[in-house]
Amino acid sequence: MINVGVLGARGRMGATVCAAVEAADDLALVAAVDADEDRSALGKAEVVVDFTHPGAVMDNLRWCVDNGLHAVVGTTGFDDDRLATVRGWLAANPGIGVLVAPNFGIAAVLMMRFAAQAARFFESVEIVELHHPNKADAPSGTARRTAELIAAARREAGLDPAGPDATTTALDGARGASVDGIPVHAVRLGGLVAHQEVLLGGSGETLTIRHDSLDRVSFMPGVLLAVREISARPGLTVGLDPLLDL
Ligand SMILES: NC(=O)C1=CN([C@@H]2O[C@H](COP(=O)(O)OP(=O)(O)OC[C@H]3O[C@@H](n4cnc5c(N)ncnc54)[C@H](O)[C@@H]3O)[C@@H](O)[C@H]2O)C=CC1
Ligand SMILES: O=C(O)C1=N[C@H](C(=O)O)C[C@H](O)C1
Repeated sequence: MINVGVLGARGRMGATVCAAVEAADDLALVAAVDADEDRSALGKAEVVVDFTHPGAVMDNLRWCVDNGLHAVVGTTGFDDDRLATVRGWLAANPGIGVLVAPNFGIAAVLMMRFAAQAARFFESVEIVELHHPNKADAPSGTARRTAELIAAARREAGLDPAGPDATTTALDGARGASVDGIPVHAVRLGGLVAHQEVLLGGSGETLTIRHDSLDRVSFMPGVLLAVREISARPGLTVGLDPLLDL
């Protein structure tokens, strides 16, 4: 039995994680903590899951590492600087495992992998991410990570990450944001959960790779896999890919 604590327990994701942990025979929910509540209840946990806010997650994570707790983090906002900071904390606390994943959906992980594989075969690539209007940040963590993977694959193939573009922008934002040279467009629309299209275009043909999370339960197999494996993975793991043997 693994004792699990959840941070952000009353949020959309946190509540779904609490239900998934309670439904699993090999996991016990020992603490469910939200904003302005005492984190000390998490001391009974072996693994803490964080789905809070980009502005709160670093303080939470520091607290977990300092208290010898493994952490599975879905909260967005992790750039290279933040990841380096977490690596520093973990170097001083060997034996503790932290997994940070921008997306726990298995299909989303595959979408990112397929997009990176396809990226070197097309002259143009753009990303459109579409989410519910209560989302905290833009662009999504998934879109950022996808753009980074695509840009790395294109650089390795000797291609300019940015495709050809003769457009003069008359209005700021009309061509989206640039992440590592890849245009990323963010849509916020009632009725949506979490969706992304990677558009690739070349000589007389296009390829669209689309992923849809239609319900937050889509993230739960990935979260529970990480909870079960994190104690055997000291140090920092980024993304779910290593746990899926991709
Ligand atoms: N990696 C993944 O697969 C996914 C990541 N996310 C990310 O998870 C985060 C949360 O998303 P939602 O659940 O939709 O947001 P939400 O706003 O519904 O829930 C966040 C919860 O965290 C609580 N909170 C804020 N600060 C806190 C603190 N310091 N300690 C404890 N609780 C705190 C809030 O009160 C709220 O209940 C976002 O960054 C989102 O992008 C969301 C879905 C999937
Ligand atoms: O806030 C969300 O909802 C989501 N956030 C993550 C992200 O920013 O990529 C994962 C998923 O897209 C849902």
